[in-house]
Amino acid sequence: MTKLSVNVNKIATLRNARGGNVPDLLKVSRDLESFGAQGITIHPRPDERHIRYQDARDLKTIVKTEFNIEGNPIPKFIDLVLEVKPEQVTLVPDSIEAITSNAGWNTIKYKDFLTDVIKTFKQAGIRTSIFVDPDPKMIRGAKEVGTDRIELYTESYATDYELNKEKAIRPFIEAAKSAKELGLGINAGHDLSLDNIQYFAKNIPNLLEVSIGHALISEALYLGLDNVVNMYLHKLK
Ligand SMILES: CC(=O)[C@@H](O)[C@H](O)COP(=O)(O)O
Ligand SMILES: NCC(=O)COP(=O)(O)O
Repeated sequence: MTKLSVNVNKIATLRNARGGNVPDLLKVSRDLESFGAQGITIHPRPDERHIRYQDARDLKTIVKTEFNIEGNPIPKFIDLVLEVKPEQVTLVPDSIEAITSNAGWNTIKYKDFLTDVIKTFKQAGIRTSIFVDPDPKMIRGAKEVGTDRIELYTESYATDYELNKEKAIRPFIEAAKSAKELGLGINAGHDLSLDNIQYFAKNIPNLLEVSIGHALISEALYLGLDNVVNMYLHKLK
């Protein structure tokens, strides 16, 4: 079964809007796990506009499932991850001004850089994943840099799903086949939702984990966090 890791960035966004501790990120994360979430994901950005670096340290003390930290491996991110030692680190090539993640790695251009960073994390006992587009060339490049897993960047799937789901999933099926042949584990994320998750998981049989934040928290406004987590778990069965 594919694991559901809930991305709690949006809880931190809401908390930061008033400067206090409402909603309480640690309580929400604990509750998400008690509702059935199998992981907690955060993506601290350099401007700390939602998750703060201190949140990563605090979450490490309470997350009982799998803790996944995503981000661009700038020096202060690398230091944070090595200090916190989550179960998994996901490397994402975001630029500072980007509103959200908007591209996968060019694993060929950044081969030497990624190889070094991945080696550092693996030596510290942290599983590595890198965010990539569903492009076989980039996936072969991912194998070369030594990562344990890839995270397929699913924005194009989510957008195209509305128009033609068979066409939307096609590159991801090919990408998953390449990754499997190369022995890479497969995660996926970005803009996955209650509408599009089941079709994705059914067509990518070796999908190990999805990380979902924006849609899940938005859906929870209407349905409640407990219901929403369990609806995802049902669709991922
Ligand atoms: C890596 C990825 O796909 C992102 O979805 C990310 O983790 C979300 O980040 P924001 O919450 O900052 O948009
Ligand atoms: N890795 C993707 C993630 O953590 C959440 O992305 P989104 O659901 O907020 O788009």
